[in-house]
Amino acid sequence: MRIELRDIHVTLADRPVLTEVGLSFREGEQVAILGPSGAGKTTLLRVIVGAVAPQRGAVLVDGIDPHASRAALTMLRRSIGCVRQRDDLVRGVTARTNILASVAYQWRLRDWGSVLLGNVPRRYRDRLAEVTMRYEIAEVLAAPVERLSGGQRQRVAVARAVFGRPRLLLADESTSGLDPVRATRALDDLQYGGATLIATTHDLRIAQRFPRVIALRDGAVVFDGGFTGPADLRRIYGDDTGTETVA
Ligand SMILES: Nc1ncnc2c1ncn2[C@@H]1O[C@H](COP(=O)(O)OP(=O)(O)OP(=O)(O)O)[C@@H](O)[C@H]1O
Repeated sequence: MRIELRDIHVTLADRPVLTEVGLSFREGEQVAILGPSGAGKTTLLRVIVGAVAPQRGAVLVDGIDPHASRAALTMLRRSIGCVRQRDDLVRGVTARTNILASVAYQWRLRDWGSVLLGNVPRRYRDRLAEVTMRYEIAEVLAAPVERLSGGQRQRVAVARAVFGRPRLLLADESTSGLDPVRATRALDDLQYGGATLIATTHDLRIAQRFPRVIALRDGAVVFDGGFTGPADLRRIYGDDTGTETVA
């Protein structure tokens, strides 16, 4: 999915949160967003997904303004998968139902019945088998998500985000709290599949695995390019260098 952000300004509770943000993302591009806490990373994702409307500027996702109408927003969101730091899986239902529910907008009446009875509608069986294998979640599919470990929940959250083959994946600190091996694995899972991927992170090892890194500071873009390592840090974090990052 192509994304154009032109001269975006966002003010929340009378405070400027994003200022003059102009960025474009190509179809299939994979980009990490770095920056100190409060820099505006999550807000940037929320602007793209149509959850925060900028006071100034233009947002175009595949040529469509997500803020133009409810219909435009609904259509775009069907092509977008999201993974958040604290997963928002629905407690009390199984991992399988959580994954299937990501495409509930496509369900027919009999699909609702089938899922409510704990079955998998026939037309989703192959895809479910595919993501189950890819994300190694076979043993947890039938379990209510509150019984899963953090790493298992993370894998289910990624499987849910990719299940409907979204063309855009937005990952908000989706690897924080995972051990390095699991974080790398979760990132591989997100990068696999060719969707445009925009991932916020505080972890430099994660950022270094992206060909393009954008850094925000106080709501403005202060870095956009290939990340080479510690030399770029001061520009991104200023005097905060090292306080929140993993060297
Ligand atoms: N709904 C809101 N109302 C008022 N202020 C908000 C709101 N959402 C975010 N902010 C403020 O906007 C600023 C940027 O927040 P944002 O969550 O985008 O930062 P971030 O870079 O993602 O931070 P972190 O790395 O800690 O998640 C912060 O100062 C935050 O307090």
